[in-house]
Order: sequence, then C-alpha cells, then structure tokens
Amino acid sequence: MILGYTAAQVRAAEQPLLESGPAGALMERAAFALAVRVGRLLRERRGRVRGSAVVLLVGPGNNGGDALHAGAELARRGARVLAVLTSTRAHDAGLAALVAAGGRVVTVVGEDGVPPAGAGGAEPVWLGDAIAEASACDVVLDGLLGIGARGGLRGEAAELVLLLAELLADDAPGGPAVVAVDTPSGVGVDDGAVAGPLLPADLTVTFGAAKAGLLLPPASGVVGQVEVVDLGLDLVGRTPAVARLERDDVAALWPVPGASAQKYSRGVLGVVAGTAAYPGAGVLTVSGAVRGGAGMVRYLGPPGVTAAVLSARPEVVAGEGRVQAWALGPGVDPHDRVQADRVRDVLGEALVQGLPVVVDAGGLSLLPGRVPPWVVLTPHAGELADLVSVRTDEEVGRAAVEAEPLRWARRARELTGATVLLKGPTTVVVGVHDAVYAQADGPAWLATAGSGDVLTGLLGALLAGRAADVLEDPTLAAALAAAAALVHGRAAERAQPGGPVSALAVADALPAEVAAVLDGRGAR
Ligand SMILES: NC(=O)C1=CN([C@@H]2O[C@H](COP(=O)(O)OP(=O)(O)OC[C@H]3O[C@@H](n4cnc5c(N)ncnc54)[C@H](OP(=O)(O)O)[C@@H]3O)[C@@H](O)[C@H]2O)[C@@H](O)CC1
Ligand SMILES: [K+]
Repeated sequence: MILGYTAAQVRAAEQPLLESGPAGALMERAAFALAVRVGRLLRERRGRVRGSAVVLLVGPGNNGGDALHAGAELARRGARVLAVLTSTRAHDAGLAALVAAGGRVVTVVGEDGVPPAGAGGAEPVWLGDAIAEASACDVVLDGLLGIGARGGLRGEAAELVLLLAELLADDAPGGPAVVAVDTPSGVGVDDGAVAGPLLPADLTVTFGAAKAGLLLPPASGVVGQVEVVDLGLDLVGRTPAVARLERDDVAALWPVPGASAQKYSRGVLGVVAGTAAYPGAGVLTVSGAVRGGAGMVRYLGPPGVTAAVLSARPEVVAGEGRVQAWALGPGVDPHDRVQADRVRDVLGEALVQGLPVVVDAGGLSLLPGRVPPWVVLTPHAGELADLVSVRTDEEVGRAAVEAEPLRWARRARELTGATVLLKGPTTVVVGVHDAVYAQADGPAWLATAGSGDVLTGLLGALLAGRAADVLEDPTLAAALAAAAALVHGRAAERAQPGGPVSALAVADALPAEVAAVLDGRGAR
C-alpha cells in the first residue's frame, strides 16, 4: 500500500531528524538519492551519465536546494549541468556545491530585461534561451517548488513552466525526461489541486513519504512514476490522508473459496440493470459479476433484456431469490417506470434487510435521503455533480468535480451517508472515518462505454462475497471498492496492453487478473 501524507505531517516527522543530525544532512541524503535515480535514467536514455546534459529549474527554497545538490553530484559524475534560477533567492549551499562541481548557473531575465535583483552574479539569460536549453537536454529536474508551495506557480517560474510544458507536449519523442523533485512544482501538496501551469513529470522522486497530492487527482495525472526515497521518517501513529492499494493489499481483501465452499456460501449477487433502451448494461453488469467471481448472479429486468442477459451469460439465474448483495442502476433510465420502481423496491428491501448494495448510473437518482455506508455509490463526475446539485442549492457541474474530485466525493458521502467511489482517470473512494483511497490502475483506454457497468458488477460480487464482514466493519466497503477499481483497471490493461479495449473484454480479462492478484496466497 502506498500511503500519502500532508506537508504538515511530513514536516513534523522530519523535525526530530533535522534536530538530531548535522545541518543539511537530510537534504544531502535526499539529493544524493535523487542524483542516483537521475543517473539511472540517464544511463537508460543515453547509455551513460558522462557527457549527458541536465537542466535544473531552481526555485527559492529547499526544493531548489535538493535540485542543486543533486545537480552537483551529477556534475561530479561528468554530466553537463545548467541551473536556471527563476527567483532572487536560491539555496546558498546548493549553489556553492554546483559551482564547485563545475556546473553553470544562469538567471532568467524578467520581462523588463533586468535580471532579478540579488541573483548572485549568475549569468542573465532570456527566458527563450533558458527554454531552448531545457528542451534540448536529456533530463530536466523540476526543483521550483516542493512542500512549501502556496498555490500554483507565479512570476517567472510560471511563465517558464507554461512555455516549456507547451513545447515538450508538442515535441516529437526524444525530448528530455522530466523529473519532479519531491512534487511537480505548484501542485496542491495536500489535495492534488492544479491551479496554474505545471510541467508534467515522467518521474517524481519524493522524499520521506509520498505526499497526498501525488496520489490524488487531478495532480496524480502529471506525476508520472512515483518513487519514495526513504529518509527514515517515523510516521507511525499519523493517519495518512490517502491510501493507494497495491496487488498484495487486494489479495488480502479478496474472498477466496475454501475447500467446503458452495455457490450460496460464496455470495449471491442480485442485479437490476438494463432497460429496453440500454439492454447491454444488463449484460455487462452481470458479466462483471460472473467473471469477477460471484458464487451466483440473479437478474431482474424486462423480458427482452433478461433474454439478452441469459444468452450472453447462461450462468445467470433470472428472477427473485435470496441474495447477499445487490448491484443496481446501470442502464436504468429513471423514466422507465417499471425498472425504476424495481430499483426503488429492491433498494428499500435491501436497506431493511441490511444488505450491501452498489448503486450506479440511473440508480443514483432513485436513492432515498440517507443510506448506510455499506451502500456504495459509483458515479462518474457528471453523475456526482447531479447528485450534489439535486440535494443542495449548490450548482455543481462536471468540471468543478473534475477539478476537485476528493472534495466533491466527500460532499456526496456527507449528503448521502454512503461510501462513494468517484470514477475517473484516478478513481477516488471515500468511506467511513473519512478513509480515502485513490486508485490509478487502468489505462486511458478504459474510458469507454460500459466499462463502469462491469465495475458495478465486479464490486457487487466482492460485496456479496464478503457481505457479513462489510456489515460488521463498514470501513471495509471503501477498501473493497478500491480493490475492485484496481482489478478492473488492471484487467483493462491485461485485455489489450497499450491499445483500445471494450467493456466486455475488460470483463473477460477479470478471471486472469484476479488469479494474478491472488497468486501465492492461501484461501480465505
Ligand atoms: N525540511 C528538510 O530538511 C528537507 C526538505 N526537503 C526539500 O525541501 C522542500 C521544502 O522546502 P521549503 O520549505 O524551503 O519550500 P519550497 O517548496 O522549496 O518553496 C518555498 C519557497 O517558494 C516560495 N513560494 C511558495 N509558493 C510559491 C508559489 N506559488 N510561486 C512561487 N513561489 C512560491 C516561497 O516564498 P515565500 O512564500 O516565502 O515568499 C519560498 O521561498 C521539500 O519539498 C523538499 O524538496 C528535502 O531536502 C528533505 C529534507
Ligand atoms: K518540485
């Protein structure tokens, strides 16, 4: 599991080490680890460090200090290192180390043609020249701002990043790799906000612990690969702001049949999904459940959809019967009276009986006022915006939710009482005790019609398989939702690595992905 902490938590954990060790020791360790990682990247890209070109973007604080010390180490290994200062201040010891190692230092000339006062004798260069150097080098280190950032980038740094990011986005492959020092500069370190220009990173080397904002959307989309440098911080007892499950965590959560299992004990899922207008949603939801490992699936819907469901998945049983959990809503048009009433009735009955439920798509507008946390909502941004708007006098749109997914997922949880899984390139889950998960497991190709229906069925199967546990410990609902997001995302990658994938193909890849997750663990 990757745990994400706030800037304040990391600073508090650093404090004892700063007090007990020699001045600058922690930064030197951080910078050395960064240099080693960048050295590996240079060897991958150029075959060697010696002779490669590295440009450091250096801000006024310790984040710039990290970049300068790492640059000094790379210069000692033979790289040609250029530091571009964007501020009147820069980390003194870092600057001295870089210059002593043979690195060059320039400072960006402002719009008025005057170098920033106090830029310490560094050679002035035009912004355009600095950008040209950066776009032509092998690796750019973004050390403008780290956990001391307040808001998005400003001033010269903002302009430099805006223009360089545009240039690199347009450029053919072969441009520099971008390594973010601790965080891509200017992201919301605690909340993943993106409030200004950013240089998307190929790799983020973060110190002491992952920062929450690196895991949370929208910033999670610009961090690239994240590597945590262990600085020996003691974070025991500090509750992380966000968690990201990895395969091993999912293996520990997954219901695996024991030797005496039978289909009923493994968990029966009831599904109400699909209407005459959207019959495929019924097929996809039950496919997610069957392929995801439900002991049995019961389907309730109009005759035409039932026929389509049974023809696609002969394992499904049509009609009512005992179930351990429900999956409701995919392809259900709330104006289709019969199917909408069925969703309402089933939901009401499930709440009385205390059964876990997944509610998706059309089912979201059929929810009663408050539900328990073992009801899991699975909206996308537009659906979540509607849910919040209908229940409050706040006018929330899809774009607002996409800009601050965690904030709005929390709001939806407050308003409904449900566990909320907000789908997106990074899926955010908010559960009991404000437990937050952020999963970024699927390829962008997964944004395809019907993939959410498969997730609903898969999560339903998981809740059915662990229904008794979820009722006893409702915190589990959020963990299972995050686990379903991981398996769903990786199944998409498995179905068609690097290429387009259909929703049914994602469902069909679920068994192999579940097997891969469970590889090496015993039965529950
Ligand atoms: N503690 C340690 O020992 C270790 C720390 N480490 C490293 O230190 C980093 C934190 O360093 P930090 O605290 O100096 O803050 P940092 O992120 O460099 O920025 C602060 C400066 O930026 C400015 N500024 C703020 N917002 C701005 C904006 N929007 N746009 C423009 N400017 C803005 C702000 O200006 P001010 O607000 O003061 O006017 C201030 O001058 C951390 O991320 C990690 O890399 C590691 O080496 C491990 C050991
Ligand atoms: K940075």
